[in-house]
Amino acid sequence: MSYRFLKGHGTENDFVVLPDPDGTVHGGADGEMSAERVRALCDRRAGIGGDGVLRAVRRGDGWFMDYRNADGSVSEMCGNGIRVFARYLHEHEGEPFPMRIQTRDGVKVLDRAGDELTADMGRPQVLGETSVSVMGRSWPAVHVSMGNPHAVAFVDNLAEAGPLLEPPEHDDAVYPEGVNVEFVVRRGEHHVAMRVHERGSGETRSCGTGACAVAVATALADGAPRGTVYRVDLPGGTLRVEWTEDDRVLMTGPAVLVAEGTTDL
Ligand SMILES: N[C@H](CCC[C@H](N)C(=O)O)C(=O)O
Repeated sequence: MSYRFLKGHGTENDFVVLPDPDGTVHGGADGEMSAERVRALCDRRAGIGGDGVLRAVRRGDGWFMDYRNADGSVSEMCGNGIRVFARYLHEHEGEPFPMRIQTRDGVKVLDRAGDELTADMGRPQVLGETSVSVMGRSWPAVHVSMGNPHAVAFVDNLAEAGPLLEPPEHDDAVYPEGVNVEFVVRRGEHHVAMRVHERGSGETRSCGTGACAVAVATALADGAPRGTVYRVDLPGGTLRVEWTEDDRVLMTGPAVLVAEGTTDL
């Protein structure tokens, strides 16, 4: 059976958008998308290709964002994804801004910011110190949750992280469900650059929740006052992140829809 999809990205973190308002197109017997279908859709050779899938399901008088990583695993939240999801809802479902979107990590509010979008990502949780390792080299890391788990490691040079073809080693006791690992270098005042190995997707060109975790960890390290806006450069583009005085994280960046079509995958 053919069904409609769209393709979009936020700073080159790319996603397959699946309109499924009644939850009937992609929900199996349990109403859930199969991991096998997600993997097929995200396959960059035999499928459409993507770092994840954003399934749009109506829930009550709003929309639920069912996010899956490219390996089919579920994540609580996706920062670049929710901007792309909001762009889809605005342009194809007539949803006005500001809009409220339901996610596994609660309701998020998205609004326009010029040509870009700002997502209120809610309260960060700073959960202590841990460490990560790559090819026998270890770094201290800050454990930050943005609804999903992150380990933020400050390095002198992003190349130190190596090819990032495998997940960095981490403490399974701290991250029983796996972890997104960010490597960060400073570029100037309130300006950092990062790479990320994403749980369930591998190294991606960008990670929105990762950029938020990085900005929180950097603001703490800097002793920066709340309300400071950090510029976060990623391989796929730039995001701006503010940890506000009322302890919320606002992330601003682009969201682009590049194609739509039908598939039998
Ligand atoms: N791989 C992440 C989810 C996607 C995060 C990233 N794409 C973002 O923009 O936040 C996880 O398993 O928690």
